[in-house]
Amino acid sequence: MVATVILGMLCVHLLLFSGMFLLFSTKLHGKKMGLDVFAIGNLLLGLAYLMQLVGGPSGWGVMSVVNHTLTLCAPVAYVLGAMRFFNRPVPVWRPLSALAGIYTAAQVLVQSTLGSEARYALLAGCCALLFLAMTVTLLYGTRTFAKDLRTEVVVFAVLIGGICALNAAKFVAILSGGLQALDMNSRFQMVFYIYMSFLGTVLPPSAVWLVLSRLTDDLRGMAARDPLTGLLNRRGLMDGLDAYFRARPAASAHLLIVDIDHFKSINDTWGHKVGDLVLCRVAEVLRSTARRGDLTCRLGGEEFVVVAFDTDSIGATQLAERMREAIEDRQMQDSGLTEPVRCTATIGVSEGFASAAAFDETLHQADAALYRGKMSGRNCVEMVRARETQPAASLSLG
Ligand SMILES: Nc1nc2c(ncn2[C@@H]2O[C@H](COP(=O)(O)OP(=O)(O)OP(=O)(O)O)[C@@H](O)[C@H]2O)c(=O)[nH]1
Repeated sequence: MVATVILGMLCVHLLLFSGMFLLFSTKLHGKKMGLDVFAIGNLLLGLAYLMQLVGGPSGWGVMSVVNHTLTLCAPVAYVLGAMRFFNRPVPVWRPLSALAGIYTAAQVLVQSTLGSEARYALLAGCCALLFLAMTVTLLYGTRTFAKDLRTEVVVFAVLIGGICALNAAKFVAILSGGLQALDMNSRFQMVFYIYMSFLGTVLPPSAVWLVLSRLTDDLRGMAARDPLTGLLNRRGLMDGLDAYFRARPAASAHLLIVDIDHFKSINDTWGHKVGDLVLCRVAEVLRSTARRGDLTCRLGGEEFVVVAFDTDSIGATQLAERMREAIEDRQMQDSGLTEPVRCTATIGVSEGFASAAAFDETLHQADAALYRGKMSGRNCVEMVRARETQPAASLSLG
């Protein structure tokens, strides 16, 4: 009786969470993070346990065969959902249907040659191996594809390792004690269903939590980046500066303001699509020329900012010169273009600054140097001059 109640509650949990996963996934347009596939896994397992509940004692029959097939397909659906969560775009229905077909045929074969015990042992053995593979993969993932979720993935691995151990024990119990081992009220089945019920309660909310934390990370990343070029936007740049100077209060940095020359005429001549391509290529040049750890940002329009750390004025000017040359040398080719497009840029370089709070003043200085570069013919690097480092008010008085 107790086992029946536990199994009933487990069914309700699995089916309710299946519906919830499905509802969540319909709200996540495009990137569903595997939630729709987790819904399928929960549905398959919920249905399998429901069949067990209404099907009565273990034995041979269509219901039992379907039950075993669903029981094996459910964890495979979870694996496919997890792969989608980790950005592997795997198919779902084809592998699941193939597995269902193959496993149903295998059951008929085993039943007709070795009998019911062997068929039940086959399910327990296959589940044990599958969960073992999942546990090992998750542990491997803590050092590779799931580095950012190490603690969560270790907890998942331990919990799944528990199901692996229980299925291995069930396999041994069936081989040594026959089908009596599967009696609903036996001590072993009680432990098995209590553990499954515990997992059915703990794992689905944990999966929702993982998806939500990924979503908030993604949203934070999107809020900090320019969607066209993938460079930081002004907000991302300020966050980066804050983090850098908080970690190294004694450090200083130089700011380069990079402005594409005659960008309006590129747009007018080639169209906005080519204009956007030029912005992306210039962004690539800045990203690849800057050092790892430097900040590259699109401030807006055709204006970019690079913040170079661990350097002096000479180093910052040399970096600006390398960027200017690389932009000038870069040919922008596109399928719709009859000839490659080229562009140049003018760069203003600030003096050193030592806090995020000094950003606006430093940008103002570098802008003054940039303006001088534009006035003197463009396609050049200009370092800020002493007069331009005066606060804006005294500059206008002078
Ligand atoms: N394609 C494209 N154009 C943009 C974008 N943002 C701003 N622009 C265009 O960039 C041009 C900037 O023109 P200006 O500010 O006159 O500068 P410029 O033509 O580069 O002239 P100088 O800076 O003096 O060399 C404008 O025509 C804007 O419409 C964008 O995201 N994509």
